[in-house]
Formats: sequence, structure tokens, C-alpha cells
Amino acid sequence: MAYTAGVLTLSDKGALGEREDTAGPLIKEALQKEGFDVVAYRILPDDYEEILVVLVDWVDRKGIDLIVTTGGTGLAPRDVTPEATKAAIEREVPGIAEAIRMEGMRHTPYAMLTRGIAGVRKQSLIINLPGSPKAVEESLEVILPVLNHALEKLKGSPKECARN
Ligand SMILES: Nc1ncnc2c1ncn2[C@@H]1O[C@H](COP(=O)(O)OP(=O)(O)OP(=O)(O)O)[C@@H](O)[C@H]1O
Ligand SMILES: Nc1nc2c(c(=O)[nH]1)N[C@H]1C(S)=C(S)[C@@H](COP(=O)(O)O)O[C@H]1N2
Repeated sequence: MAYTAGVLTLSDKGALGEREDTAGPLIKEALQKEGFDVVAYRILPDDYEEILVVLVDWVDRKGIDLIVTTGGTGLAPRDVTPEATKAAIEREVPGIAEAIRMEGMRHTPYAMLTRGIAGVRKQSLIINLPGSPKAVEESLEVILPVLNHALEKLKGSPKECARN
């Protein structure tokens, strides 16, 4: 059974139509290739309240299994995606965010500047990716292989974790 996914792009320029969002569609395509049913996609400005409302709605009302955000994880004053995500989740999954930074560091030292987090709300997983398409590609490479297993565990599947 395919898990559902939502893609949320956080970008002031994107929300104003001043720059085409190529990061969001990139995530959408990668998730579809991984077997996810992408049922939601939106671009929002870097607004804490707006981001929190959508994250909660996509989990609590739409029951979306996986939400991947892109953008707004940096140090700029308006970068608030991690803070909104923190307010939306019940338990953090630090290993996913750490893996994203570790992989990023293989490409650029700037990768240490993404404050993105990952966590669970009810039976859904929310993951923050940085905003640039290059960062998205590099981050997806490392997290795609674990997403379906993570959701199986989150939803109480008795399946053993693979003993690699
Ligand atoms: N959704 C996106 N689609 C395409 N390119 C993006 C996207 N988000 C970011 N980028 C690219 O990555 C760079 C760094 O991302 P950053 O979040 O700092 O964007 P920004 O343009 O400064 O702010 P905002 O996207 O909120 O307007 C941007 O300058 C842009 O080139
Ligand atoms: N893998 C990877 N991670 C990356 C980058 C990158 O190029 N590759 N860019 C970094 C930079 S320059 C910034 S400012 C932070 C935060 O980006 P955001 O504000 O677009 O979320 O992501 C970082 N993470």
C-alpha cells in the first residue's frame, strides 16, 4: 500500500511568484519514484503561523503520512521552518536531520548552516530539507532509502529492522 506524501515549499520569493519553485517539484518527483502517492503540494512564505497551520492540517485533517518541507531552515531572520516544525511534532527524529547535515557536509561546509529538523506527529513523519535544489538532491539521496521503513515502524508494523 503506497504511503501518502505532501510537499511544502517555504520561500518568500516563491510565494510571491518572484522565483519559480524547482525544489518542491524535485521532491515530488523523487517521492513518486520511491512509490509515494503525493497528494499535496503548496508554496508558503516564511511565516511561522502559516507553516504550522498547514503542517497540523496535513497530518490531523488530511492524514498525510509523510511531509517534506524545503527552505527556510537557514539563519536568515525570516527562516522559521524548524521552529514551526518543532511546534507541530510530538517526538523528534534527530538521526534524519543529522544524516542530512552529515551528507551535506560532504558537498559543502555551508551544510552545517541548515537548522532543519525531523519528527513525528501522530502517525506522520515531517522532515525539513534546505531550500536549494542542489541541497534537496543531496539530502534526498540519504533519506529516501529509509522512509518507507520509518513509516512502517511509526505505524506499528511488527516487521523487524533489517540487520545490515
Ligand atoms: N524553492 C526553491 N526553488 C528553487 N531555488 C530555490 C528555492 N529555494 C531556494 N532556492 C535557491 O537556493 C538559494 C538559497 O535559498 P534561500 O532559502 O536562502 O532562498 P532566498 O531566495 O534567500 O529566500 P526565499 O526563498 O525565502 O525567498 C536561493 O537563493 C535560491 O537560488
Ligand atoms: N546538501 C546541502 N545542504 C545545504 C546546502 C547545500 O548546498 N547542500 N546549502 C546550505 C546553505 S548555503 C544554507 S543557507 C542552509 C539553509 O538553507 P535554506 O535557508 O534554504 O533552508 O542549507 C545548507 N544546506
